[in-house]
Amino acid sequence: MNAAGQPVKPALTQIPPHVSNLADYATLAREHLEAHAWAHLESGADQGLTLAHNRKAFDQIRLRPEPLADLSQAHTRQNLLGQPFEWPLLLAPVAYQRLAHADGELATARAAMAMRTGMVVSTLSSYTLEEIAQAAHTAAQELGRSGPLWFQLYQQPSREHTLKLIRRAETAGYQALVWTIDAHIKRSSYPLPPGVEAANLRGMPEQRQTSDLMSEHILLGTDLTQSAPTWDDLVWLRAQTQLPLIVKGVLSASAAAKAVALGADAIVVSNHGGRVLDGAVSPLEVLPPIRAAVPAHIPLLMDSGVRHGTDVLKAIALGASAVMVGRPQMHALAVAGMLGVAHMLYLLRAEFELAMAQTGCQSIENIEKNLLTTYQM
Ligand SMILES: Cc1cc2nc3c(=O)[nH]c(=O)nc-3n(C[C@H](O)[C@H](O)[C@H](O)COP(=O)(O)O)c2cc1C
Repeated sequence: MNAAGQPVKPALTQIPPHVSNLADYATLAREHLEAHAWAHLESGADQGLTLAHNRKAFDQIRLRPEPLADLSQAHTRQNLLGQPFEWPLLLAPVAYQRLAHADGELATARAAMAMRTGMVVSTLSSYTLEEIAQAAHTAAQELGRSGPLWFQLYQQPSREHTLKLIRRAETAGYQALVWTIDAHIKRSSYPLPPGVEAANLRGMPEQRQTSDLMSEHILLGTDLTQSAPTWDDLVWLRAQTQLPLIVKGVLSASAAAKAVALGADAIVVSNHGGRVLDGAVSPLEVLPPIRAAVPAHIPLLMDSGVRHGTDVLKAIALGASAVMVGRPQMHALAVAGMLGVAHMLYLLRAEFELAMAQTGCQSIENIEKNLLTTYQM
């Protein structure tokens, strides 16, 4: 049953003509997802303050239009970490995509390649990282189009198993590692339905997720805190791989500077879509101090709340090199599988190009803070 108490609708094979933005996908997705999966996807931590604040941070910024600019050579391309980006967007790592569609991450990867968009594959993907890389590779060959493919790493209970994941990602051809540091310790109580599992972790010891009423300790003093990543782990990780290492889940200038000093090649400024610490700052409001604290050649990615082309523009104006979207890919996947994700990316890119043109930006480098008239965070 879906959240409206109706049978879950199957994925569409054609996009209804009225679907014209990401909000339309979110509205439709509610009918195409099982009620628990919908609640899990949409939820924020606790009261949802941070979830709501992520949107408010974007909405309170106004843009200054700039007609009469020469747009004849305008484009959205750039290089980040030595990799070509057709436009400044990636699909954020989102776990268990088979919750949304039987083809899960395979469909998302094909759509990302078709739309020349970066994709970050989660450690907790419901197909293996090898299967997803293969799907992306085949689609790229067939279509003659591709985008960067990165692997998101969750630290495992033992370094041996973490290293196994790194080696598998390297062998499968992933072009960067995104190490997520903000989600080991969070409330989580979503039991996966049958048929959906962490495919990469088959045969590996399971991470304990919950505290236990009968134990002497709740959180502090248990292995939940003892296995959480630390700065020492960053030093260790840096020494294990030649792949670009990106630290995801940073919200302070001091942590960003420290991560770079310890060898991070890029940072993702993120509050995990408001799913971890309720009351946390929004990534958008801390972008400027983080940009100021790390060297100019270090890319800053950001996510949490990006839903419109103008959001992409605002984030870049405040110091992001590129942005990521999380939930919208699951909405589009649930509504129409690969076609839905490709169309969602098309809509977002069209909005972004429109926003660039209307603010007179010929390239990503032209997107600067002076486009924002009511910036006062
Ligand atoms: C259902 C769901 C699963 C997620 N799984 C992961 C994950 O496996 N690894 C990770 O680093 N982030 C994960 N995230 C966080 C996203 O990568 C991203 O930071 C967040 O969704 C961005 O916010 P948005 O959904 O508002 O775009 C997940 C988010 C959602 C909604």
